[in-house]
Amino acid sequence: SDDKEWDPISRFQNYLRINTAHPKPNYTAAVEYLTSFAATIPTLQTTIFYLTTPAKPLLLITWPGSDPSLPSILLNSHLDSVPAEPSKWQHHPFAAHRTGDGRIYARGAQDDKCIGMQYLEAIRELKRSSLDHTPLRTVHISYVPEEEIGGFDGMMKFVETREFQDLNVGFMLDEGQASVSDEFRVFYADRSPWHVVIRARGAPGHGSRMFDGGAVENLMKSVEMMMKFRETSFDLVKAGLAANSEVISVNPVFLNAGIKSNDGYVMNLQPSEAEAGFDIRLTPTADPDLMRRRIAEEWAPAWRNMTYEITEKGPLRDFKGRPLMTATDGSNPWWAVFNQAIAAAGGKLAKPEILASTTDARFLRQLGIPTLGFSPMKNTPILLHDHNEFLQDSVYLEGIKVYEHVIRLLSSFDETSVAKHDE
Ligand code: MET
Ligand SMILES: [Zn+2]
Ligand SMILES: [Zn+2]
Repeated sequence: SDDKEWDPISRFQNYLRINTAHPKPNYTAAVEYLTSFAATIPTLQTTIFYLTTPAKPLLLITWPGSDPSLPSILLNSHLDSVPAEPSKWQHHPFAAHRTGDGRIYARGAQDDKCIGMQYLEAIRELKRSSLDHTPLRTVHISYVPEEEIGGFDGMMKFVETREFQDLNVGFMLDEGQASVSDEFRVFYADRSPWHVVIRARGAPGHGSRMFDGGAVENLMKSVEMMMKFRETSFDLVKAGLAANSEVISVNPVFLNAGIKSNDGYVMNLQPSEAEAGFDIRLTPTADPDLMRRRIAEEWAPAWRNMTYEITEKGPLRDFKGRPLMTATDGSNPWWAVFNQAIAAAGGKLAKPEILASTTDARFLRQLGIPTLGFSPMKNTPILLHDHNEFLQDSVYLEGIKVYEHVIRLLSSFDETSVAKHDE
């Protein structure tokens, strides 16, 4: 009927127009939209899980394989996105406006509604093409809520369910990040976030008085040390000795002090409390105990009248105590298959990296399931969580082609026969 429904770009734009930004993500509309698109593709099955409340659904779409006894493939994306400030965008973040030169502007265009739709478009193409691919392994696509706020009511809970275990996932693909070069990027690990708030108390007093141990002074001493630590990390990056994602990052996100009255801060009163919040990202091999000691002893010492709160957003080690990293060598047969698929798609792959940010992949790596982060966006500026996030239409369409190869090869991978050939 409506021609627009049959155009992958329009379908992508319509998904982007569903506002799933925090703090009020409309998950229900997104799940309805994806479910109705999946229903147009023969043999796809959909299941909705309510892990916490009806307002936070998790959608699973399944393409059954011919040998259900083999471990399955899971393609993951999250439904939610971070907030956007419309007044600071050139185009409204939920209008999904496409410019004359093909840029599609929207919150979620890169992170990560692109891959969520591309998975489905690729499967649709695989089923339409003359090859009429039938997967050997079952392919699952998961659309999870709450990733941007830690995944606790999303993927973290899902992997704990019986239903997840029954999926028998052998390999997962999750989101990656855009590449500014001609090579696709792939990620074998994430950094892990800690949200750290430090609070200082101190003697209050008249704004005119100089004295030791005021709350803001106490806080600033800590902030200086933390910024010094940040500089040490960043200097390594600037000197080209480490990638951004290979060092521990410490970034201030809020500072709070002062007593307010009706017309602003009371200026002649030094406050008795002050606080600061930091986004800290630990590399997969960082020592968390060392970090905890540093915070307790140097950055928020009780003797300087300070307290702190560390919110660890997820695991740092798997159940065998190992860092959460997926092998990118011969020990991981999926790595070779993934490489073959990128080559078959005519793509080049950059050296595998640690992701600077964090994804739900950590919950699968914690279970020992090999997981790669991958979003097929090359020659694209990295705009996740930024104003004016956009994706070029041609890049989006090429990504569908890439996933056709990736899904075809992963789902037909017959590990036992490969092992036999190797003997
Ligand atoms: C707070 S868990 C991580 C959420 C988000 N993906 C980030 O990297 O910031
Ligand atoms: Zn994301
Ligand atoms: Zn994000």
